[in-house]
Amino acid sequence: MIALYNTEQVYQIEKAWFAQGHDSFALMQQAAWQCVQRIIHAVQQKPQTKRACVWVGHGNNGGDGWLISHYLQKLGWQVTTVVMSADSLLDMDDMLDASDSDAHKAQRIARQHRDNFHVFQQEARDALAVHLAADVYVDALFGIGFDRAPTAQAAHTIGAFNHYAAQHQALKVAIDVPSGVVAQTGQVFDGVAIRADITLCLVARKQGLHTKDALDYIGRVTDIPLVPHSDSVPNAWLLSQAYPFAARQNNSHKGSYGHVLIVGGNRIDGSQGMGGAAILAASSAMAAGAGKITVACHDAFHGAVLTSLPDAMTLDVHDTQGVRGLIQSAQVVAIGMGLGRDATAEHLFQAYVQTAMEHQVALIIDADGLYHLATLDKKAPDFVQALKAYAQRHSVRFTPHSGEAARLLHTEVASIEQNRFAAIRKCAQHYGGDWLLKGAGSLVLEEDVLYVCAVGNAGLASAGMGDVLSGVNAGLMAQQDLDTDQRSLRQAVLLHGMAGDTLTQTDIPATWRIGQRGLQAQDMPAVIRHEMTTLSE
Ligand SMILES: NC(=O)C1=CN([C@@H]2O[C@H](COP(=O)(O)OP(=O)(O)OC[C@H]3O[C@@H](n4cnc5c(N)ncnc54)[C@H](OP(=O)(O)O)[C@@H]3O)[C@@H](O)[C@H]2O)[C@@H](O)CC1
Ligand SMILES: Nc1ncnc2c1ncn2[C@@H]1O[C@H](COP(=O)(O)OP(=O)(O)O)[C@@H](O)[C@H]1O
Ligand SMILES: [K+]
Repeated sequence: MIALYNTEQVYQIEKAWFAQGHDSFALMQQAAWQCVQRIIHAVQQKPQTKRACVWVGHGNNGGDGWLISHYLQKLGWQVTTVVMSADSLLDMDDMLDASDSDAHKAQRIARQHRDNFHVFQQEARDALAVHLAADVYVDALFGIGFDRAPTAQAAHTIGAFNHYAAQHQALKVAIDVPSGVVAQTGQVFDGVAIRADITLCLVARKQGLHTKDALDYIGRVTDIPLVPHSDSVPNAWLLSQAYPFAARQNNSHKGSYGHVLIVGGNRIDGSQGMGGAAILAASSAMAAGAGKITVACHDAFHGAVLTSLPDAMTLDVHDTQGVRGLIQSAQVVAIGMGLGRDATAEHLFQAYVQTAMEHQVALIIDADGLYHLATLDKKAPDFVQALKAYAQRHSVRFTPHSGEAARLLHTEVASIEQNRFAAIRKCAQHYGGDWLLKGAGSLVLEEDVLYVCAVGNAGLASAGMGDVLSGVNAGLMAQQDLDTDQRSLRQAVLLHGMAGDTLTQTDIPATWRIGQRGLQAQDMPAVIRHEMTTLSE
């Protein structure tokens, strides 16, 4: 698994390296030289490619850029350097000063040898355009220091980079981080960021590169580690490889693989209802290998459940005595998918979670279950505290998307989106248990370890996909013969994402191939089963 670091950790790694007596400017030179090697490697299919346009900012990322310009020129490339702001330009008549920053040293070296640069000005873009023909565009505007919405000047420069790179069909190489992407969180403001083909990530892999907006900007990420840091504890891990499943024991029966109770699929006040949510969860739990499934849903949907999933048993979700009785014999209760948000549903939620706790049954709380949990956090804090205490000793998984997480933390969605890494930690601190914060580059917090999911795609952005994931979670958790990793939340997230990827890849058997547009939750269970088989081979 690739280790992911937050910005402070990256600065700490660098600091520790300098504290051992290593020179910071030497590190910048190393960084730039290795970036140049990767750029040359990237264009080796087209040996005539020798024109670069390097865009530099005023921090150390810009320093990398000045040195990249210099080294490429020394190697015989034709290089134009575009400076974001005249403010960062040095007076070259001044002598080299011992207190010069690394970025200034870099600029001096580049300009001493060949003063071929242009200052970007929004109003004079057309005049600049004639100098910008190049095969490779290098983005050294901002690195990990970029931490807020861009200034107008930064936004214009980023926009111009993307515009001219597209016009010249240039390869776009981002140094460290595509400028405009906040390395800490993956956030991009109003779509203003460099759309890189390649990101050359310096020192350590930044956690924000693999989640949220960043996914549309990073292109292919290559690490340039520069500094040994295997002893520093990362903030998160990049999840991409699921655990293989062991074969079942011959001498086993359905009871060996657990009984899952799906509680959801309700219908309120004669509305059309949400029976599909429970059906999707149930069929996914079955596909993930659960031994037995019961669906506690509104009785109006029992016919539909049995038609689409004859393997399942049904029960009226409003039959509290019946459902509570079943909870006692189940291994896992997944509650909330289409449960509804009215007062009755809230009462059912609290009663069933309470029963699960009394009988030490594993829990998955999703969708409307999370809605009620947020309400109860204010209304019945003792219940929420009891759940938190229960989650310390038993398996409880909470699986919100950003909207649900915002409600649980009594805040706005925008504040979750600003820093999903912080949000998932806050959720776990407040409610206990293991957490999944869904969305592009989903975050998983399991046993206090943070993961970023590298599989899955925008095809999963359709109704019912979360219900499928709850089903997979329940199915895995129910199987007592599996080990902890095989039953884990991250395994469920991986299987779900891998199935989405398989369905949308072009190099797979036509039987499975669908495409991102039009991918449906009901397409998933069969492919989840296929992924599990493939993993086991
Ligand atoms: N020796 C080393 O340490 C090594 C470092 N290395 C390289 O250094 C990079 C980190 O450098 P860095 O810390 O100087 O930050 P960087 O990203 O260049 O820019 C910061 C500037 O941008 C500004 N700014 C921020 N947000 C903004 C916004 N929204 N809109 C507009 N402006 C904004 C910010 O302003 P301020 O916050 O100061 O007001 C500041 O002036 C790292 O990614 C790697 O490439 C490598 O060479 C390896 C060795
Ligand atoms: N753009 C995306 N890239 C990767 N995964 C996604 C994307 N959009 C949604 N997903 C995944 O699809 C699932 C959707 O779940 P959810 O929002 O709960 O849907 P629903 O409530 O309709 O069932 C989550 O696992 C989420 O991470
Ligand atoms: K950059």
